[in-house]
Formats: sequence, structure tokens, C-alpha cells
Amino acid sequence: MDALVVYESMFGNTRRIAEAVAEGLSRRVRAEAVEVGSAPAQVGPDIGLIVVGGPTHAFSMSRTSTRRSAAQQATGPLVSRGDGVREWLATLRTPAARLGSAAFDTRIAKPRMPGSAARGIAGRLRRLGVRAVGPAQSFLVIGTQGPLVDGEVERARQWGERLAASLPATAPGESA
Ligand SMILES: Cc1cc2nc3c(=O)[nH]c(=O)nc-3n(C[C@H](O)[C@H](O)[C@H](O)COP(=O)(O)O)c2cc1C
Repeated sequence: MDALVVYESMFGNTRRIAEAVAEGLSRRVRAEAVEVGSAPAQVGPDIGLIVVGGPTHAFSMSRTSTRRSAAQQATGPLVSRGDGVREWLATLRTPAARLGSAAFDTRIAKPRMPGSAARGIAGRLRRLGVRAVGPAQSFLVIGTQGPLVDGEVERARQWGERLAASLPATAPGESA
């Protein structure tokens, strides 16, 4: 059973978290992190878990307008240059019955800051009929372009490891 981490990221913070989650998952299952523009339109039969993450924009998943605003603020090249996870999830085809999922986001570390892209992602996955293996997670950045708060990369790695531990073990002889 393999895991696929699909991420959207403007400035690189969510990508860093996605890579750490994939690293944690890799301790137990085969896992890779892919930018949403390269993510498959259909989840293959070899995938047992999809983990989907993006930056929180205007309290939820990004939209064309918020991505444009991010591009205007960027001081370097953008990571995601096309559609975001909102658009990818809108057309995703999944073998929902046997697939597990988890959602994450990055957002600004400000007390009482409402909104979370991960909650929106989790809602979309639920409506696709995909079972959540755990609650959505937020990882914190200090400002719009980052950096991540100290310790968040390690927390993401550990979260990935825990997600993998929640998957059914692959029986000997069964393809992983
Ligand atoms: C247009 C725009 C809107 C944003 N809105 C929010 C928000 O509502 N809440 C929040 O916590 N962070 C917000 N942010 C900050 C992003 O969450 C932050 O840029 C992101 O976590 C960085 O991740 P990235 O480097 O992967 O893009 C916003 C950023 C942009 C560019």
C-alpha cells in the first residue's frame, strides 16, 4: 500500500511540510510528495492513503484571485503556478471505498486567526466518500511568505509517521 502526498504551495512552506510528511510516511510505506499540478486526475489502485495540503488563503483553500495576490507579494519564484488543490479535488476520481485520507494546511501563527484550508480540504474529501484517517492538521508560518515556526517540519514528519501507522499492514507476499 502506497501513500501519495499532494500539495499546493506559493512560497515553499507547504511544500516543505509535504516533503516532511512524505518522509515520515516513508518509514512504513512507499510515499511521495507531488505538486498539485503534477498530481494524477485519478488515484490508482496501488494508493491506500492520500494526504492533501495547501496554504490557507482568505480563511480557506486558495482561489485564482488569492493566488494572484500571492504572486504579487512574492519576492521569489512561486512553487505552484497553476490550479490549486481546490480545483484538483473538484475533478478528482478516487476508488473511495478503500482509500484513506488526511488533510493539512499552513497558516499564520496568530491567535484567534479564523479559517483553515485543511478543513475545506477535509470536507471535499469527505464528500468524495473518502474516509479520513485522522483530524486535519495545521502547520504554522510566521508571516505570509514564512518561514515556518520552529519545530513544524519535525512535527510534520512525526504526523506522517503516525498516519502510516494507522494504515492496515501489508500482508507478506502482497504487493506494497
Ligand atoms: C492572498 C493570501 C491570503 C491569506 N489568507 C490567510 C488567512 O486567511 N489565514 C492565514 O492564517 N493565513 C493566510 N495567508 C497566509 C498563508 O497561509 C501563507 O502565505 C502560507 O501558509 C504560506 O505557505 P506557502 O509558502 O506554501 O504558500 C494568506 C496568504 C495570502 C497570499
